Amino acid sequence: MDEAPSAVPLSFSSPSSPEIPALVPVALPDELEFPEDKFDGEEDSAKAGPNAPSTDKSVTLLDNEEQEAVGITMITGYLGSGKTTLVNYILKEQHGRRIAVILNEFGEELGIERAMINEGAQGSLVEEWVDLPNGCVCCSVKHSFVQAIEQLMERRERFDYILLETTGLANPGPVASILWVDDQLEASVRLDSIVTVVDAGNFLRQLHEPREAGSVTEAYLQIAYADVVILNKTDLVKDESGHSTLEKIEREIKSINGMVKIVHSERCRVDLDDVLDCKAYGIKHSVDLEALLSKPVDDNVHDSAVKTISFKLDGPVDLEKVNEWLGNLLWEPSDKMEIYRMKGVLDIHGSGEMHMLQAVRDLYEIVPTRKWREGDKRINHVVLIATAEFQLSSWTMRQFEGTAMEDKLYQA
Ligand SMILES: Nc1nc2c(ncn2[C@@H]2O[C@H](COP(=O)(O)OP(=O)(O)OP(=O)(O)O)[C@@H](O)[C@H]2O)c(=O)[nH]1
Repeated sequence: MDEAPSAVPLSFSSPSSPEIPALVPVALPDELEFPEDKFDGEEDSAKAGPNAPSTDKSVTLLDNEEQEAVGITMITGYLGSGKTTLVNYILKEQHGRRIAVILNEFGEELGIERAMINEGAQGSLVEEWVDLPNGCVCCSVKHSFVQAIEQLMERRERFDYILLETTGLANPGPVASILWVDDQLEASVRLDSIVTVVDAGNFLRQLHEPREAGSVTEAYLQIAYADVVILNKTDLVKDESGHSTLEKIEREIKSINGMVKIVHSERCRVDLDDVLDCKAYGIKHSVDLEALLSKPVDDNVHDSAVKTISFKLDGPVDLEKVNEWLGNLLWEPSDKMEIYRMKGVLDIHGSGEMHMLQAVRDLYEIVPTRKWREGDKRINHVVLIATAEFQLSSWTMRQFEGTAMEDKLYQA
């Protein structure tokens, strides 16, 4: 039986992505040397970037990067939900970090594209840098957050962490996928997590605002991409019906994004561990992922433009077939069907290690996490967040079944 490689290639981008230019694999400098012992031991972990070459070296390089890269928390949320309140709160709290804040007006996808493709690295679009008294720095950006981050990185020695506040009408998807994989940025920054602030008093109305048939509003997208939702302004729903309003909001959020963590707040006063250094995209997150996957996800959603689906498949799967399946699923979606986020664990045929799958839009990675232990139930379990048109019974699910080495049925 062939051994599967210990680090699988891991990520691909659709060559025909309409919004993100095709990405080139990250080159690995030959002269870099890495300690051998990095590869020993069960607890070894690595953040294989989406374009990482599939060599052991790359695993260590990226592991190094994870230690050195500056974490970015992206803050999204509908207009007036409390994003600035959250930023101000974080800046004032004692967290021992020097934080750089990027406030932006680049939310529109068009703005991002224009900045990346036509304007390149020319000219500064950063409006103004403000040095805050506590050592933090702050800037506001018109279009290109890539340039803003690059300029910010020139001041690298002055901060440890970046907060990126997006506009209330922004779809976080394009920015998230660029931060996750962009080869210019990958070496120095890493997307830590996406935090979405929700106004408890207005969320249900905002979510159900009329939309064009088949379209998905930003209110949905901001929940779909979130790793953490701050359910803010709970003081506004403190009347008799308030409790049930909060429960209803939580149910709606969970039905859209069954993987998200929800925390309640007034004036965004949250535990900072929920918003800084969460490593939601890192390999270490696999522990949380295992816990998450052990919980059932409620697929039973009515009248939601976006929903979470979970499915399982017994027995080892073939890595090549999984890649093929993901390619079909993420790069050739039907008109109506779109997948925003995907997480899962895989039992790859020929490998003694549990693998973690992550996807953001049309990009994905599969990385080994830890050795399977005795007593582990070796299973493939995938959770995805997609437009409501995505059906478990569709051909894509049958294809997923086809990735199994033996003919096994998935269990919903
Ligand atoms: N009652 C109440 N008001 C809040 C709370 N959090 C924030 N606010 C108020 O809500 C208003 C909007 O808050 P911001 O932090 O500016 O919201 P934002 O999301 O940055 O707004 P935009 O930038 O316009 O999208 C401000 O007047 C805040 O003081 C809260 O928990 N309760």
